[in-house]
Amino acid sequence: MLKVGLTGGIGSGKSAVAARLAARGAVVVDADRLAREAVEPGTPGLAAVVTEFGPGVLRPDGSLDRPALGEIVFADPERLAALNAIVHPLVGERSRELMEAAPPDAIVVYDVPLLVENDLAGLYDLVVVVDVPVEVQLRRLADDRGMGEEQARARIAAQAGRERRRAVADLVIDNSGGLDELDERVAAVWERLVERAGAGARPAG
Ligand SMILES: CC(C)(COP(=O)(O)OP(=O)(O)OC[C@H]1O[C@@H](n2cnc3c(N)ncnc32)[C@H](O)[C@@H]1O)[C@@H](O)C(=O)NCCC(=O)NCCS
Ligand SMILES: Nc1ncnc2c1ncn2[C@@H]1O[C@H](COP(=O)(O)OP(=O)(O)OP(=O)(O)O)[C@@H](O)[C@H]1O
Repeated sequence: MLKVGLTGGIGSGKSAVAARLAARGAVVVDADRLAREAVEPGTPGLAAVVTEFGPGVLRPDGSLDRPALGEIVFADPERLAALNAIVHPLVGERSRELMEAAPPDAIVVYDVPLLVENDLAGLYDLVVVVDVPVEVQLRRLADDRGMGEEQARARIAAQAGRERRRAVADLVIDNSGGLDELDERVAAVWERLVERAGAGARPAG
């Protein structure tokens, strides 16, 4: 099995890259999705969030009011650290379970927004970083997700900068161009991953 960590800032294009790698045969594990599952109604994760942040972060139907919690935590590093302390161990646990369940010859791509921030590079055989300038992050978050500039900048400020991320990268995908360019870049990265998986599978000596 080849374990690939995929990371990048918010709106850099990690999901776009992960979808293209999945289409070529990678097994993709999405940490954002695991984080959402960890706080679904009825979970111990959601109960812990309510204990920490109060019932004001729940919608009338008992599910988490994600925009409301986002407003709180991205305005205050201490509150964000408290949320991370609840959610990140649950994501780590689930992620290890999925890693163990993957077929032995799989190329498993972990889409992990906070790989650098949480010092997780050592868990993977290879780290791929999706890189774009902050202005491109802001533009795509505004155009595609309707996220205001202030909100987007608060999240970017809660994440590592480009340099720190690039410092742990084995491969960097520049996603400042169009989607056609991204297709080509991901195809080239996939070839490298297949090569690397083949090399890893060869018996030593
Ligand atoms: C605060 C929450 C409820 C806001 O939910 P919302 O639906 O608006 O955002 P979503 O979860 O889809 O995240 C979107 C992006 O925000 C950024 N982001 C999310 N959490 C964090 C964080 N703790 N620190 C820095 N950036 C973050 C990431 O780039 C992520 O891809 C949610 O992000 C959350 O529970 N965060 C804590 C868990 C976490 O760290 N998840 C991300 C990786 S495991
Ligand atoms: N090369 C590109 N050209 C134009 N739009 C793009 C490109 N790459 C990604 N996008 C768009 O930008 C937005 C952000 O991309 P994506 O969701 O893949 O980022 P992400 O890194 O997964 O974000 P998050 O950290 O929030 O999970 C999406 O709407 C996506 O379709």
